[in-house]
Amino acid sequence: MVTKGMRVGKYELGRTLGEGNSAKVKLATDTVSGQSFAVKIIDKSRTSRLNVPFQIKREIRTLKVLKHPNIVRLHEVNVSIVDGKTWIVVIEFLLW
Ligand SMILES: Nc1ncnc2c1ncn2[C@@H]1O[C@H](COP(=O)(O)OP(=O)(O)OP(=O)(O)O)[C@@H](O)[C@H]1O
Repeated sequence: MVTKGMRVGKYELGRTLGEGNSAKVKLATDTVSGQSFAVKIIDKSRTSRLNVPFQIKREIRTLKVLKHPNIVRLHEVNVSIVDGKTWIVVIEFLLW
């Protein structure tokens, strides 16, 4: 389970920013640079039912090519980190 205050690699997880069908999005601080990011946490057990791996790959592919001030930038993709059933995708944190 992913909880507040938990360290995932160089990221320290903070509060939950939002939740979608396939992912929970948490605020995270890069403990090396001090920068804030949104970290998308994907539960593998929720993904197999919905063919989400395909959707995630498509989202990553799309975010990699899109560069626009109104679209969040993909910062890093980091998979299979927590307890073998959670995937993590780190995307640039957007304030709104
Ligand atoms: N970069 C971000 N910065 C701040 N909050 C974000 C960011 N990305 C997502 N969120 C929050 O998390 C919520 C869920 O994100 P998102 O809709 O991308 O999840 P998802 O599960 O991948 O989507 P879907 O429901 O379409 O499958 C958003 O509605 C928003 O509140």
